[in-house]
Amino acid sequence: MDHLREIETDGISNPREISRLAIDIGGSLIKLVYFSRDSSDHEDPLNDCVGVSNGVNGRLHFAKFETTKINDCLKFISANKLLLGGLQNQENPTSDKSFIKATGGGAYKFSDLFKEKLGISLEKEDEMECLVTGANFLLKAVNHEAFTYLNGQKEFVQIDHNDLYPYLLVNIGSGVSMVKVDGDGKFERVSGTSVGGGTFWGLGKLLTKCQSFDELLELSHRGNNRVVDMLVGDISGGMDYSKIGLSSTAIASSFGRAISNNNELDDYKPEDVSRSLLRMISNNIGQISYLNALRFGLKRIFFGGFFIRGHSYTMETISVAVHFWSKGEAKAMFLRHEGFLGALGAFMSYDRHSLDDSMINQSVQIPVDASCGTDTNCNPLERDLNETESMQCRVYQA
Ligand SMILES: Nc1ncnc2c1ncn2[C@@H]1O[C@H](COP(=O)(O)OP(=O)(O)OP(=O)(O)O)[C@@H](O)[C@H]1O
Ligand SMILES: CC(C)(CO)[C@@H](O)C(=O)NCCC(=O)O
Repeated sequence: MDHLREIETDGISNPREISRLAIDIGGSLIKLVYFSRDSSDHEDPLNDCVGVSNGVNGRLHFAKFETTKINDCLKFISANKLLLGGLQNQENPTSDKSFIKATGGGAYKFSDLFKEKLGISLEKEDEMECLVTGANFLLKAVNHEAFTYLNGQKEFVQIDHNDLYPYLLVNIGSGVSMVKVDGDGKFERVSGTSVGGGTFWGLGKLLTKCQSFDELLELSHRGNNRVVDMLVGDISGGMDYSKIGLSSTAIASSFGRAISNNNELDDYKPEDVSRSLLRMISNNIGQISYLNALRFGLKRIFFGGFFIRGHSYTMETISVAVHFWSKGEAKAMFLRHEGFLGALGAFMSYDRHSLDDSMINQSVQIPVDASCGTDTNCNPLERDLNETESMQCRVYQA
């Protein structure tokens, strides 16, 4: 299905209203962040030229595509005229139009394709730096960005700007990067693991024959991992291993039950397999994150990346792992714009400090819908927050 044929344009039909597109091309997903100027701003002659001290009001929009469908992304950029008009044109009509800020490995891999299809160069920005810039920006500028998730309860965390650093940023994309963040632009990638979102999606696809990531996640809701996982109690005949801190219901061996009989894959329900896989990967990431936090004495771990997808079981598993291993000392926190850290960082690299932190406030609106398009079964209000949101902001140009 060409799901981009009739994309809603959210009223953004005038190219003058769009400017500043940045892109993060990852192993699994492409993320776009772009700014659209409020139409009311046009009537204000003071705001009609860029560079005025009070900047330009507008909204930041978020969209994503599967990397394997990069042509849809190119069509989306072209159909919505994301490369035209707005701030860049007025300030510097020739040069700004010919490049966009880009990060992620795909910024290198697909550079020629963007040049060939859109006539545009990708100006590469460092991937880890973009992740950190995006995370710092969100944590400082956006209310209700970070939250904890334990026992089915989401609790927003008030971030004290003066007490944000140091923290561990764990970005769960296709693979996982763990970055110790000490300040704006001060960071070190301290660890990573190849067992990440790509592993869940790839292995899950092979094991369950699911056709989409959402289908695999949906399956996990209904599954029971105990059918597949070997519990401590399975080994010990129901006894706790209390001396070493393991209850009888703790997982002793993920997927370990599959060895105990002659079952084939077809004998297991895809939902049980999906749940076990999701738990195994989330738990493992939670544990490695905790160990790295311990290495550097960090108490706060922020998790980003699109693997999370605001999914309760994923967040609960990661939180429990961090809580369990740190004996309650370290805290797992999640971000509402989890998957857009890198793209936001690239966006901000046009002109550092171009977004006024204090001016950000959020209001939900029906989005420019990149992921649903003409799919009439798709209710935008049921999708996760980061796809149904754009945020009010003010952009400054140096
Ligand atoms: N609609 C989707 N299609 C495919 N994967 C999805 C989808 N939604 C969430 N995911 C999950 O998100 C992961 C990708 O997350 P993200 O976009 O943050 O990383 P990436 O930039 O593609 O990866 P990397 O940084 O490692 O190159 C996928 O591997 C998968 O687990
Ligand atoms: C290779 C990147 C950085 C690309 O985003 C990411 O997929 C990753 O961090 N992978 C984990 C690699 C490792 O540290 O083992």
